[in-house]
Amino acid sequence: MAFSRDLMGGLFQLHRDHGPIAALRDQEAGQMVVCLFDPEYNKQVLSRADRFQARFFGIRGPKRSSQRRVTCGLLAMNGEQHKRNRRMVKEPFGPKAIAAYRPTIEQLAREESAQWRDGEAFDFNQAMIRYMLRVTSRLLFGLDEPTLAYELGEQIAEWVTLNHELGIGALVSTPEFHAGYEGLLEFAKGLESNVMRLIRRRQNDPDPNAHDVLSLLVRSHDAEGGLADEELVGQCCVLFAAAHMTTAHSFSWTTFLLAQHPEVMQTLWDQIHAGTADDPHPAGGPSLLERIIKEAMRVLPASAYSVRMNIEREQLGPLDLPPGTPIVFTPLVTHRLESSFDDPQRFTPDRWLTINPSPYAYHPFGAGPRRCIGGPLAMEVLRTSLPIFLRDWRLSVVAGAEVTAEVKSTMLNPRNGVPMIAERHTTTGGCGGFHSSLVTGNVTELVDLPAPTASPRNPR
Ligand code: HEM
Repeated sequence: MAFSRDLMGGLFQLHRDHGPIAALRDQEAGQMVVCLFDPEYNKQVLSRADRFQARFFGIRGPKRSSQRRVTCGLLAMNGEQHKRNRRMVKEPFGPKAIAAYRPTIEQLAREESAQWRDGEAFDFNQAMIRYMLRVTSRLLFGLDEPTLAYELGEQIAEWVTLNHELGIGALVSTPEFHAGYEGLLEFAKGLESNVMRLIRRRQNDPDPNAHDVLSLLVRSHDAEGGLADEELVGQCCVLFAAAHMTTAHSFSWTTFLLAQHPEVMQTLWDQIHAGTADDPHPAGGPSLLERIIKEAMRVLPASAYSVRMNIEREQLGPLDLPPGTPIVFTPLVTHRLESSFDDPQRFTPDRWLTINPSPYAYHPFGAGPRRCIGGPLAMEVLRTSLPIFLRDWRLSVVAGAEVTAEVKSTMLNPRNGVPMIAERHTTTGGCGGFHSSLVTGNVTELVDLPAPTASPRNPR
């Protein structure tokens, strides 16, 4: 019970008490749950999608229900169906498609930062949730029809929230579950019919030049034909759900860590002004911006854990696993192993100049054949937007703010948001006037933050 109330604390505790692999027994369900913390165990499980299947964390709903169809996306598939769908969904996330999204991302980032008010405190996490709603809707459903895309995006975001409110993660469901279940099934009917309407428009009036994700999926064919309607609906909804909040939280954690490390922020700001910040692969290793994003995803990974289930009896280290055992892997703990990362609680972007950990030791986007298909897109959104946000605005954390990370559903979420102040830069070049602030909350236990460089003050 204590574990389900505080998943993050529970995972850290299990690792402290038991080391690289631990088993929990759920007394009520009589089931064992296994937690992996070590890169070698991660590799044994994540590299073998044929033996360890994904376990979808959302609510599937009854067979033949709308809820079942809107969840019929990659995350919920296994075996041959997963392999084929993964091939069919690949194109919108390839380098060519991603390059084409860039002007839209730039435009939306400029629109977002134009909404900020000089000197006002605001919840940066809420701002990023709003921003990612717009970005995800546009890229997924309509580079050409923004209003329609936003309406659909809002509906999917609400559906995702309903799923989360029912308390569903891969491991924990709350007693309130049944109360909201019928409402969710009803909501899914409306959602399915709206997504289907947009799919029909793309099918009946195809625009060969349209390159939003949905248009690419509708055009996608292999020897067996195209994706079935049910697969198209499910892919759209699940892609949206997988992209929206994970990227919003990644923005929030990255910006929080940057704001609390003024020297890193200053160097990045200098590069932004010199126009050299967003080249991902300059000579001499990853750019500072790339290193910052990677390091933020190491220290505070937006995806806190995922689950696999073994099809047959398996031996994992000392444990004999009956078929169907839930197996948890978690970057939250694995990213903090001293065997892989020196001084793991410190935010040190420059470590990425000299380290190259295995994909099973550093896995913010998962690893193996089910690695996040949208990872390169998420990186592009972060890498394109951050310089636009930071060029004109000095972002600092509100002094005295409580910043608390909690695992909600499967994500690492800032429970009370990330209170920040945006101030317009009035200086050109030279000193950006950055300072870190005194913060409270459990984030101070998760990261060794440098001492504040500004005395507490109230927002203007
Ligand atoms: C910073 C943002 C993101 C993070 C941290 C993230 C994290 C992850 C992780 C950890 C997995 C693996 C889950 C597992 O193995 O069980 C995953 C899978 C997936 N992600 Fe992401 N993701 C992000 C953004 C996106 C975006 C932008 C999209 C699409 C637009 C996306 C779509 C998917 C899909 C479809 C899968 C399932 C892949 C499969 O099962 O084959 N994600 N993501």
